[in-house]
Amino acid sequence: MDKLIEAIKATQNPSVVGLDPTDQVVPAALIDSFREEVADQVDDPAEIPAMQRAVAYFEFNRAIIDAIAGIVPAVKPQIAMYEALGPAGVDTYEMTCEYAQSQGLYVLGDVKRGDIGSTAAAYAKHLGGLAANNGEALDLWHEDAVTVNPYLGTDGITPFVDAAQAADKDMFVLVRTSNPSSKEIQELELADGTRLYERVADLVEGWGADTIGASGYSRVGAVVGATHPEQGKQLRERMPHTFFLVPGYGAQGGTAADVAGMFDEQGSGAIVNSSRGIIGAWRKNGGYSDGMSADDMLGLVASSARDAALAMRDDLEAALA
Ligand SMILES: O=c1ccn([C@@H]2O[C@H](COP(=O)(O)O)[C@@H](O)[C@H]2O)c(=O)[nH]1
Repeated sequence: MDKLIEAIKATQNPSVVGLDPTDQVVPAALIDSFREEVADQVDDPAEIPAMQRAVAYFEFNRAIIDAIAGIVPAVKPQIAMYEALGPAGVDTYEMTCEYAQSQGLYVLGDVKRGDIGSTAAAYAKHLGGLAANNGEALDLWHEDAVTVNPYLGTDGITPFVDAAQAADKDMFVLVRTSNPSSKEIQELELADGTRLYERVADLVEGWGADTIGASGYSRVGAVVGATHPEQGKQLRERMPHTFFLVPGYGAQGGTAADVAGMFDEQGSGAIVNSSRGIIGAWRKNGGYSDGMSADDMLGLVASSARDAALAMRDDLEAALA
């Protein structure tokens, strides 16, 4: 996690902007503005809706990345939003990751993978890349970290840890997720009174034990939702070498006060995500007006995202003071 922690120090901002483009947050008129351009390129007109979104989502992301680079350390593209568009969307995901890295941002790919060992080894190529003809690893996805589902246990995790170690990258394992139904499974009580998420937390500390860096944190981080402030605080003590990715701030109701206990005594140890709250902030600024050009719409999206990212930074800073 040392690279991420350095990036947080450089920006003085422990927050990550989620790049989750959907029809709810990307202006409809921006998507429409690419219709003619893509119509000339597709063989089958049925492909136009996916293609025009793939193009619009990339331009949307690029405008946001340009606006927030230098004030936030990281972005978290959510692959589901891109896969929803098929292969063109997956291209947009990869192009977004590559562009964000080129602008100096740490890229946390929210891919939530998990499977038996042999399949996990293939998923772990997200981090480790593919052996190229010259013997070097080809970085296909341009991610600095990915999210991983621990449900399959150690053999589903080890390939990611090995790939992260070899490629100097990181991973974040789901421990206590932010969604309302998460307690159905994660709070189940085990025979010794431990909750299931606490058992997963102990496993995560163990999985990272051989990868602790100069910062004192391992390459194996944990996802802990902002919507569980008390449990998050207890997990901070239980997992002294595990860096937290904290989603659920903003749109899901989590506040800066809720996440404060998930940081360590030095104000490190966690990074807080907001997706819709930042990339959809333009909707709160009056939206766009009829006849606005695509460039003006992107300008509105970008300046609103930047203002929202700065407000989030200040909100966290005040809560951590
Ligand atoms: O426990 C979890 C794990 C992942 N997420 C992801 O984070 C973002 C949150 O988006 P908001 O718009 O800020 O609510 C999204 O990509 C989720 O899939 C999470 O929310 N909770």
